[in-house]
Amino acid sequence: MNTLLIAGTDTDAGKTVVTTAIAAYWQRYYAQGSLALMKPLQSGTGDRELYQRLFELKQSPEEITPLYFEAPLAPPVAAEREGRSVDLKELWPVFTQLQARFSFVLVEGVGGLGSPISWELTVADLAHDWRIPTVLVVPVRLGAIAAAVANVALARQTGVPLLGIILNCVQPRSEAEIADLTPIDLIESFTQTRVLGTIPCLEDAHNLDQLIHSASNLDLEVLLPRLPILNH
Ligand SMILES: Nc1ncnc2c1ncn2[C@@H]1O[C@H](COP(=O)(O)OP(=O)(O)OP(=O)(O)O)[C@@H](O)[C@H]1O
Ligand SMILES: C[C@H](N)[C@H](N)CCCCCC(=O)O
Ligand SMILES: [Mg+2]
Repeated sequence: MNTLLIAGTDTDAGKTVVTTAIAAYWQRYYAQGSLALMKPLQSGTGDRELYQRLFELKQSPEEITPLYFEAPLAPPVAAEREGRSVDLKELWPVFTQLQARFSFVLVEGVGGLGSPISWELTVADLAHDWRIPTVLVVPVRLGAIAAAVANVALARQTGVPLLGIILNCVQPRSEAEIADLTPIDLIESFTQTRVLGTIPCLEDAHNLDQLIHSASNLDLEVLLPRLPILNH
């Protein structure tokens, strides 16, 4: 496996934080330049621009984000605003070329697993069609349990290869609050899916050292391709 999809229960779940945390960890401990980041569809500025600021990626902007729309809306709606339509056929060749060129391709989803990427398909359909091992980012807040249960149910119904759940602390909270809002045993038993770790609330979510440190809270054996660590 050299590909991982970072999906979420919703927009603002923390997919970019998790993506950049895993990417920063990889860049620190594995061969530089062997990583590709992809946000197949982006609506509104933010994610591609942050990837380019944090990492020296060996990819053109179109290889990071083949389908880019200005309006911060669901992609088919954003595309329509520009008099365009979403041509999903553009994505697959870019994705497969990245897989061939790089040791690890991290793909960030759009919105939640159920968010539309066209008038017909959702992010979950993309994960299934591309057979991408997927993790689900669940923000730590009241309602997280229901969000996890609903998104895992969709993943199962669609045939998404789901590796596990990552809890993401989007605001400062004590350990006790985190345990109350996102009880791991309960989430695992309702979803029959492993929780692979919790990303703490970061003081600066754009700081590489903090991102690397946060990634070490995750079960990286499950998330990263099995390649030798180069930098100690
Ligand atoms: N663990 C965290 N610590 C601090 N801030 C966080 C954390 N997780 C998320 N945030 C902040 O919350 C906001 C939303 O997070 P993020 O951009 O990662 O969401 P997303 O799921 O990628 O959203 P989108 O659907 O737009 O791609 C950002 O401002 C981010 O910096
Ligand atoms: C603008 C936002 N940050 C994302 N780029 C797009 C999220 C689309 C979500 C659509 C939905 O599920 O209702
Ligand atoms: Mg994002």
